[in-house]
Amino acid sequence: MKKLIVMDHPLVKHKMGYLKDERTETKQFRELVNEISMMMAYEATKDMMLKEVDIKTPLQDTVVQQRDYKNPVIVPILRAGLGMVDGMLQVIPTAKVGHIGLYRDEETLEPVEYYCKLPVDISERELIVVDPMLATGGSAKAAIQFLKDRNVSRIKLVCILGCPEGVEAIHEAHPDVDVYLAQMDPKLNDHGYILPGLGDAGDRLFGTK
Ligand SMILES: O=P(O)(O)OC[C@H]1O[C@H](OP(=O)(O)OP(=O)(O)O)[C@H](O)[C@@H]1O
Ligand SMILES: O=c1cc[nH]c(=O)[nH]1
Ligand SMILES: [Mg+2]
Repeated sequence: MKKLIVMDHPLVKHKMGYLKDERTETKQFRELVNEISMMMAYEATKDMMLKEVDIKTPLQDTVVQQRDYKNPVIVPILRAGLGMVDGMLQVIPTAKVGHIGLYRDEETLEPVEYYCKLPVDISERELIVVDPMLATGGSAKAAIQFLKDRNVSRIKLVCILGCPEGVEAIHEAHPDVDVYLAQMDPKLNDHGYILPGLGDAGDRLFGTK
């Protein structure tokens, strides 16, 4: 319960340095988000359940291990979460993808929902919610509640950059959800932006500012 995993890999730290640098342009920013997401998918699937299966190699019978449950579902929180989907799919290519559209109201910082499309049998699968930023935690908290209201019980949250306030908000509201971060920054500013941070992840991914 209340699990936080912050990645401790030199390649992730190296890539985070470039991701945060204001000189990094859209193309490279996207590539970095993709690469970091691949590494996070590897970390977030380490506890995946396996079952033993009998097969024949060209030489003899043997027992191999295969995944025990239905394919997981990757759930990006639009827009910025979209940037993490391809990297996750490179590691879990058979995963399904469900979308939740939320944006953070700039005045109130409260999440506003505008889109949702999920696999029909979502309650039978493990869900990996992805969003590059965990700031106040309001967006991820709302997305997770939205999924729990649809009878989903196995949820992980995978964000690239987080801060203590965001982690605390998720741990308090959803203690059963393991939180994975590539990196933790020290704090939020008065406008709910992570410091030092990387700015607005959606704008940097899509070149909208
Ligand atoms: O933890 P919070 O305080 O809720 O902030 C984090 C949210 O803010 C960003 O999305 P944004 O609202 O900018 O929407 P966008 O992805 O469309 O840019 C980010 O991608 C998260 O979803
Ligand atoms: O620092 C932040 C906080 C919320 N959303 C972002 O994109 N960046
Ligand atoms: Mg944004």
